[in-house]
Amino acid sequence: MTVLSVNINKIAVLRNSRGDTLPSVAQAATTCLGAGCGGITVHPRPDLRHIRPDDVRTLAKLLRGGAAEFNIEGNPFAPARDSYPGLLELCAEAGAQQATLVPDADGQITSDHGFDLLKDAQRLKPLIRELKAAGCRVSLFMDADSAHIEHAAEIGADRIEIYTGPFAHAFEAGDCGRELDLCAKAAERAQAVGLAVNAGHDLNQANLGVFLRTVPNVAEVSIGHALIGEAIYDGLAPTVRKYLAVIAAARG
Ligand SMILES: CC(=O)[C@@H](O)[C@H](O)COP(=O)(O)O
Ligand SMILES: NCC(=O)COP(=O)(O)O
Repeated sequence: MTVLSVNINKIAVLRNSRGDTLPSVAQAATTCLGAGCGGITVHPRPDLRHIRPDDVRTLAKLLRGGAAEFNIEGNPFAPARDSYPGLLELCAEAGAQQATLVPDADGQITSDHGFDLLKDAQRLKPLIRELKAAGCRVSLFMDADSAHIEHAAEIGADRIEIYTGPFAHAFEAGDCGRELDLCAKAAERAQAVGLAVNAGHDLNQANLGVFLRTVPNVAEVSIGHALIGEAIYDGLAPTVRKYLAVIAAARG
């Protein structure tokens, strides 16, 4: 069954808007876990716009020893600075079960592309080795139409995460056949070389079902922006349960 990992970045956006402690990311994570999700995802960015290093530490304590997965996403090349220790150090300190490496630049509004492994493979290889030595499973954020998906296995990654933004936009426009096909082929190519397949970005209750019915054996979806937005109307726990129902229904 596909694991639902809830991305709680947006809880931190709301909290940071007042510079105070509420809403609490820990309480949001506890609520999502109580509703049955299989993991919590955060994407700490060096500009500290939402999840901060201290949130990662708090969530690490909350999740340590439990059954749920802690997935930390981010740019492994972003240098450490006073306020941000760097992705690798954060993942190791938090005992993250999964590190999802994403090639985004400082200040980028959100992630909008996967790795170009022709360019980045050799830089990534030692970082993947280091993360795995720290006990993290490593997933690489990849475009569905990447010609280099198989390289992810060659440089030691365990999984890829298919960047689903283009699929979600095509779904919204009413014509997602080509993008779905690209995602399904990307998954098949990854699985053929032993990589497990995650997916994420702009997935929502409307588009998730067709995605999971079409793309084979998706191990995990990480969903944040839409889920937290929908929770404004329906409540966080009921919204998580609705996603779990979509995932269960997609199994047929
Ligand atoms: C890799 C990915 O698709 C998500 O982590 C997304 O980037 C969420 O990050 P933001 O919440 O900062 O947009
Ligand atoms: N890896 C994708 C993720 O964590 C959430 O992306 P989004 O649902 O906030 O677009």
